[in-house]
Amino acid sequence: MECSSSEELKQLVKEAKKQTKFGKVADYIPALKKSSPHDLSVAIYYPDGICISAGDIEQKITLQSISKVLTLALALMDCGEECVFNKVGYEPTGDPYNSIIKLETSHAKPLNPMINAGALAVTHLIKGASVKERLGRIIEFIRELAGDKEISYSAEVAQSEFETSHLNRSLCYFMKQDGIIEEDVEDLLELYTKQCAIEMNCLDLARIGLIFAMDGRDSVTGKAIMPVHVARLCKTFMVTCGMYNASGEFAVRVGIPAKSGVSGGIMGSVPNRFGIGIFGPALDKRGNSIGGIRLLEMMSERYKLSIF
Ligand SMILES: NC(=O)CC[C@H](N)C(=O)O
Repeated sequence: MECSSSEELKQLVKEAKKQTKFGKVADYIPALKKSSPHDLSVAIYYPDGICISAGDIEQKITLQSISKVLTLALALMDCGEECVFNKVGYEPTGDPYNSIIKLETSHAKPLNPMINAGALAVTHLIKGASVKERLGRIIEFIRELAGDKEISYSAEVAQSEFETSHLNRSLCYFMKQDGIIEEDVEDLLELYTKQCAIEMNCLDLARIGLIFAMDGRDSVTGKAIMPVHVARLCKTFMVTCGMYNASGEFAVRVGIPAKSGVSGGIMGSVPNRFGIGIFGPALDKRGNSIGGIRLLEMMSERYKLSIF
């Protein structure tokens, strides 16, 4: 798929890049340390299949937390709303994405599917007879969303996270104690870390953003990839919890459904208009791409993107 470079986007990227010196690449997953902090790229994908971009949009990034929205959609299709919300709640937490505090203090289900505990509980629900089969189903679904049959996961990043996932292991054991997770913790962590390590470029990310923007429909082929209510539910969580504990400020300053990941990716969905894929690995204190957020602020102002 061709994505033509846009002068206007290039200017915005140049301006937003000034922020990258105030950010830091994630290092708690050792393999992510290799990214270059000053990279910043963006692709915008329109319903008629036209795509515009700025920066190196061919570069591959791992989805990390962006995968949480996609497994939520698949789990909703696999087992329905009642089954999913039996395991996770609907509410923002105000805590960092990897926080354990509310699991310990309330012994209840995780507050929402966009924090690590909630995403682990959702991944637990993905159907399949083995980790391999469940991962295969997640990857197939993501390939369909992105319209890219080549999508796979980075074994290096997955292994690097699996070996150092002490906190995520703790979240799982708390949830196993409380009956939220019933499978073997190592199996669940293997599936989750591989899901987080699924790789794609900004263009794929923008296309997936577009599918959500169009209520689950592939606007080029006309095919419904997920039911409207599933797309709507995912977009709502993107607005309320998609940028971790910075979601409120992001809603005020940008005002679109979006989901970020610690690799520096951001997927945005502007309802009925376009999908956005951003890659900028330098992160702010809450774990969001610092250049990416600045870029989205400028884009929102210039193109009147806020849904509010
Ligand atoms: N915020 C993120 O992108 C976190 C994802 C990462 N794989 C983790 O579980 O820690």
